[in-house]
Amino acid sequence: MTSVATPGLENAPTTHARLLAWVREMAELTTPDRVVWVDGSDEEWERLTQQLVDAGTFRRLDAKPNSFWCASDPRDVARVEDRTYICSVDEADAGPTNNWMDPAEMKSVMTELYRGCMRGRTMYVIPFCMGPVEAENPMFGVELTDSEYVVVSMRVMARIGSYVLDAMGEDRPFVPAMHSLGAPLDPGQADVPWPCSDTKYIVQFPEERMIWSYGSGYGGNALLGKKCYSLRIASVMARDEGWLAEHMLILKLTSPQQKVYYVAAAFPSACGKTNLAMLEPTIPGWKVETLGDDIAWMRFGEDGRLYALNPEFGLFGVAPGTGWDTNPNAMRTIEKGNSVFTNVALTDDGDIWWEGMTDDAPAHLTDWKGRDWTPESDEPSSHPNSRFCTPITQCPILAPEYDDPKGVPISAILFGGRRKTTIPLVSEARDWNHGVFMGATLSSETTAAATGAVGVVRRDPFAMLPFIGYNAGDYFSHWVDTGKQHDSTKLPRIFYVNWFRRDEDGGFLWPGFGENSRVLKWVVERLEGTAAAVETPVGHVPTVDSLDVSGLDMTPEQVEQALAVKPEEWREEVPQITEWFEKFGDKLPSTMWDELEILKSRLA
Ligand SMILES: Nc1nc2c(ncn2[C@@H]2O[C@H](COP(=O)(O)OP(=O)(O)OP(=O)(O)O)[C@@H](O)[C@H]2O)c(=O)[nH]1
Ligand SMILES: O=C([O-])CC(=O)C(=O)O
Ligand SMILES: [Mn+2]
Repeated sequence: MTSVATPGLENAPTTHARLLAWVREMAELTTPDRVVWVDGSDEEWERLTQQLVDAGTFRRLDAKPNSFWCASDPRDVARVEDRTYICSVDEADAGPTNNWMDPAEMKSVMTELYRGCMRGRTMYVIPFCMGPVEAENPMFGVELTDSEYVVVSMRVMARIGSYVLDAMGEDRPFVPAMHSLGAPLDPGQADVPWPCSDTKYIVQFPEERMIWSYGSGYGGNALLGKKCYSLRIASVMARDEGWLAEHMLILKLTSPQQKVYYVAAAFPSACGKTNLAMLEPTIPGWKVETLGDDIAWMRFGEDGRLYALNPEFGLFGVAPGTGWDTNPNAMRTIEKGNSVFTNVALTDDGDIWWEGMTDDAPAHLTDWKGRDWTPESDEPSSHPNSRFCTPITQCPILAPEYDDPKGVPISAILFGGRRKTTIPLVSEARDWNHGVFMGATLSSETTAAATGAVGVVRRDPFAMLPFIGYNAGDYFSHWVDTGKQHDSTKLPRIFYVNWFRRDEDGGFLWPGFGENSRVLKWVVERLEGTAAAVETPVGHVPTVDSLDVSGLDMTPEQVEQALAVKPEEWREEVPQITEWFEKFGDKLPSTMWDELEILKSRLA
């Protein structure tokens, strides 16, 4: 241990004893050149973004105010699920869907990785709060990081800085979230634009409510308030305290009669949450406003209804496919600037571009790997998991109640995935337990949001497969119990949607995007008791007449295909669901086996 004081370690702007002790311990372990307490100010943003420009990590955009282009190391572009661990004390608590290592063993492995890992760099202390600081029990965290990119991105994605640190007082609880790129610099050693390590660990210690991340600078691995805290750690808190932490968007829907409904929806990564959250309805009189696009924390109110809150403060959205035709509100949000664009292409006039932004590609671009690109190039200009990082307050359709600590009462929950076959455009669960079954058996094709093969169908329960911080069987029980413990007439109704079904030629059967408002309309009419449905083996599906397809360029046969429940396709699902459920042994709530029996008998 060095006797020379690390600059910034003394005279910290807080008297929070546990925080001070932890920062000191981690600084002594990782030996940064200095410690900087992040205040969240504009001056700090200016300084850090300029530093990133000078380091060659950022390019300042000419065409958008206060915005930056950034390219990562091509080996560090997505969440690394195979390097993500739930280190519960008991292995059984991590369950069959998570990687596990004994917490003491993991700590000793990572302590050796962390030893000296910030040499030549700055350790930033980022006080943050997930959800409003004004909440009754504000959900504090503190991230330590040696990445300026992380500091800048956290300022967009979460509430951070001095006012959060002040609100933490001298003893409020917080989640310690430790992050390092794992790329120390020796004296005189030149830095690279995107430092990271080949060794990566994304680790949650659920009992301690603590996060340790190493080796990656990519959003979902490094912005620890997001998936690590707000889903993996928060799901454990939610289990213990009787609430729900979910991978869900939150939207406000106003009908032509000016009735307001709040809807939450869980789709796996890169399966349409941001798009639905910002939807521009194509049917007259309907209005959508945004509350959240990725994460919902849901607690029961005194009136017995389930209230949802978005703990985040920014959007970390999939860039490709986001365009004026598909998601104009996202385009309007980023036009205002104050954004970081990672792994997209750069235009010759200092703007950004990606596949799907406009119908025609520019004649020349610099691609995400820094190479010349033309429409004739073999590879796409942007990585399929390239992202925009933008303040949610810039969203032109942000609902005014987005930061109400109380949240908004949810009327309907949608589950959905990306399936070429089998899953109809929309179906409604018969009751809560059937809805839990839909969530527990949710399946989707894998996407570029995680490393590994793309397009492989896998079970992604509640769109939470990579994010449940404990045994998924216990998580299903938590959902079943939630239904049992609350007034069933006040619970949200549950629906299952699929925007991604294909026809024989491989084209999408349903136009999607703004046209999804037609499905939301049917959902509301179900809540109101006015829309007709046919009962199928998998739930209530719209009659061809009850779904508003007026003005849509679809034949009645195409609508029928989109809504079809084909018993032969579902019979193929049954053994897959059986195999999936068997993984959980006696942790699987028996109601799930009951639901599977109901499905089987209805298919027979
Ligand atoms: N065909 C079709 N594609 C869609 C639809 N909605 C979204 N997409 C595409 O799916 C991709 C991912 O959409 P997002 O809305 O960013 O997905 P997300 O669930 O927010 O993703 P994460 O941020 O990874 O959690 C984009 O390329 C979209 O253009 C739809 O209704 N139909
Ligand atoms: O976490 C991330 O990196 C981005 C995201 O929203 C997801 O993958 O679901
Ligand atoms: Mn997500």
